[in-house]
Amino acid sequence: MADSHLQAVKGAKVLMVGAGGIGCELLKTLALSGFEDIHIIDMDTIEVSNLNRQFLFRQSHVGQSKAKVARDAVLKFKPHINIKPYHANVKSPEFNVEFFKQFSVVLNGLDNLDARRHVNRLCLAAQVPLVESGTTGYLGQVTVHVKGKTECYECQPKPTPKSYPVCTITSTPSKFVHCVVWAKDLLFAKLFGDKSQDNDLNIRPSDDGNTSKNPEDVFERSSDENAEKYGRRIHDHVFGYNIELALANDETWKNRKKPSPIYIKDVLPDKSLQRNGHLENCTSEDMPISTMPTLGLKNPQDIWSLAENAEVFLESLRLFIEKRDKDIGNLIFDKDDQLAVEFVTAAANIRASSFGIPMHSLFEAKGIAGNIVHAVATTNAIIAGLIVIEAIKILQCDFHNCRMSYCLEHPSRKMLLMPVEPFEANKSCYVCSEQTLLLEINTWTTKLRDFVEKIIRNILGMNLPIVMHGANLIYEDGDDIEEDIATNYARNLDKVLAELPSQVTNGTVLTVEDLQQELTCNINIKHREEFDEEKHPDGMVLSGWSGHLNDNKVASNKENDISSAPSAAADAENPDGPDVVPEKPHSGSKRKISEVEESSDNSENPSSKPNLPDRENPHQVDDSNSGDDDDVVMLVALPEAGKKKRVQTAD
Ligand SMILES: Nc1ncnc2c1ncn2[C@@H]1O[C@H](COP(=O)(O)OP(=O)(O)OP(=O)(O)O)[C@@H](O)[C@H]1O
Ligand SMILES: [Zn+2]
Repeated sequence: MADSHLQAVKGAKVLMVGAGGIGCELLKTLALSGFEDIHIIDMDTIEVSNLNRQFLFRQSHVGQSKAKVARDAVLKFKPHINIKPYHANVKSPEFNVEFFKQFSVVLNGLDNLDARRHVNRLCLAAQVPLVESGTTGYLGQVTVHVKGKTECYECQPKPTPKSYPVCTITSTPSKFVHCVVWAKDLLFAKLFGDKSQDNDLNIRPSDDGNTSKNPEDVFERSSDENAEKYGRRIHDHVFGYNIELALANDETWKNRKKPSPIYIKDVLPDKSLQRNGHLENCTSEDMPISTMPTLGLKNPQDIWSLAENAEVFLESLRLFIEKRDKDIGNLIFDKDDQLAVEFVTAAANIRASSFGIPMHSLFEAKGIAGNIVHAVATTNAIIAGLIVIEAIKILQCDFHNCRMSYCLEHPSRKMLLMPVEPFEANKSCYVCSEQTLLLEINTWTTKLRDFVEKIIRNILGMNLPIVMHGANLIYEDGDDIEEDIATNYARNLDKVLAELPSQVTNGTVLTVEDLQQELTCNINIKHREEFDEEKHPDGMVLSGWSGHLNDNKVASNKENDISSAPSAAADAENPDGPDVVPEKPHSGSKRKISEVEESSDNSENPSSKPNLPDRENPHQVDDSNSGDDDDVVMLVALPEAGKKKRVQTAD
């Protein structure tokens, strides 16, 4: 290492946020590159599932703080450096601007959008450069954000989640993923989720001429119906009767292969379930409730036969009713819920079989339903290396040579690692530029609570907000607020905007501030009476910036969640979020592309972004081998069937 590198590295004090897949690699690389003062924030404890790639952790560490164990592991081979761990959420108030100011550079190894946005704001306020990163399987990226020199992390819109037309899911699936979405977001939600939610599995009376039953009751279990009888009825209803109904519509099948109805009597001719396993020997208190041992199904990578799927379907339904009765009515699909995964796999496979789509194993179905892209340790290692390279350039004030780097799955222009010059800041970014936002809202019907939750927290990503109308404080969040003031704010939350003590009406300019993030923004209020219910179900439209497009609907998902996150863990998920109308991103601003572009054979459009993965979404890389939409799916909008409307999916 050159002397100047060594000097820069030795004198630096760095903050790492996240000690997971990328973070473990990063800490090791920092230590081996000569960094001597490293602080680590991670709020998590170690789980067994981390051990395959978070190599600083061992079985004996399960349950302990990631930050602390990572420190101890690295001190074993670099005993004389300073590593300070914080087992805490980076959003806690102790990590304020003053705290951030002590660092020369901040390095993110996070897995969700919410935390990434928060760190971005603190870095801007503290004027500390940020190196941001993410990986998804073989894909990864490292971006550099330096106030006044490059764009900030929030300058560019985040990708809109993938979507499928509702009718593809409800009526004309052509891929296994469509069947998984149907099983998870329609059938599972109908049987086990919140009954008050809209669901396209409802059969409208006009479709339902053959039965005297109220169609709303089809999924209700009558008191004289045991779990197995109920399961058989539901099976025949959704895989038999509903398919026959659909077949009656000739138009639909003119240019499509017709599905075949599947009835349980044809698949499982003898009435009783074949239980091949030995339940007594296979289950214990701490084992998850599962159909597989009972049915003698051992390998999650096997593809079950149609009969086995029918058995799993009936048995999982029975186990939910008999063993998890209390959960029914509140369940949301969770990829870590074994019984839920078994039910969804079986239902998706039976539907797939009906539509002539190849069936899949539980392992594969779980990956699709749970939005899982399996982490690749090598990608994390490459990304960590690139983070350190960029950090060293920053520390040497060699900003000119800083690059955003993309790690591709297949060579593009013979390169697997693609460098791109950082972009300039987006002048309409409300986070790093002063940009007044416009909010169209019905001030006579919308409560302050909805404004605070849906706009300020979910869309603007503020953590401890204050809302002001001129000099009047309307709302404030924080622990140290006096009781009578807090009561007053609580009262305000339940008032509609126009009836607040300081009325918010057409033309009002509200100032919203987050003291922790040191971020202020002005919002111009425009009263609007009518909203298109389908387009803007929340009755709010925010415009004037090019930030996160519906990021609330992006399912985040661990380290692969480059953008988001939705999850994410279901972090910033907000199925009720209002709509955001982005401005044309970066209008007028110059976007640079690297020298790589010049030598490429695709130089006809030098002013646009090179054909790279979207910086937030490496799935979008120019990769002829990548599947189109077979990865990730989540249905959040369930409009009336029949109408063509996009079903949101997560990426
Ligand atoms: N707000 C936050 N404050 C502190 N640490 C955070 C915050 N959000 C996420 N992290 C940490 O970022 C790390 C991201 O690591 P990674 O993507 O490998 O996820 P993981 O949770 O370890 O893996 P998996 O999701 O696959 O189990 C995690 O260790 C997580 O605890
Ligand atoms: Zn910005």
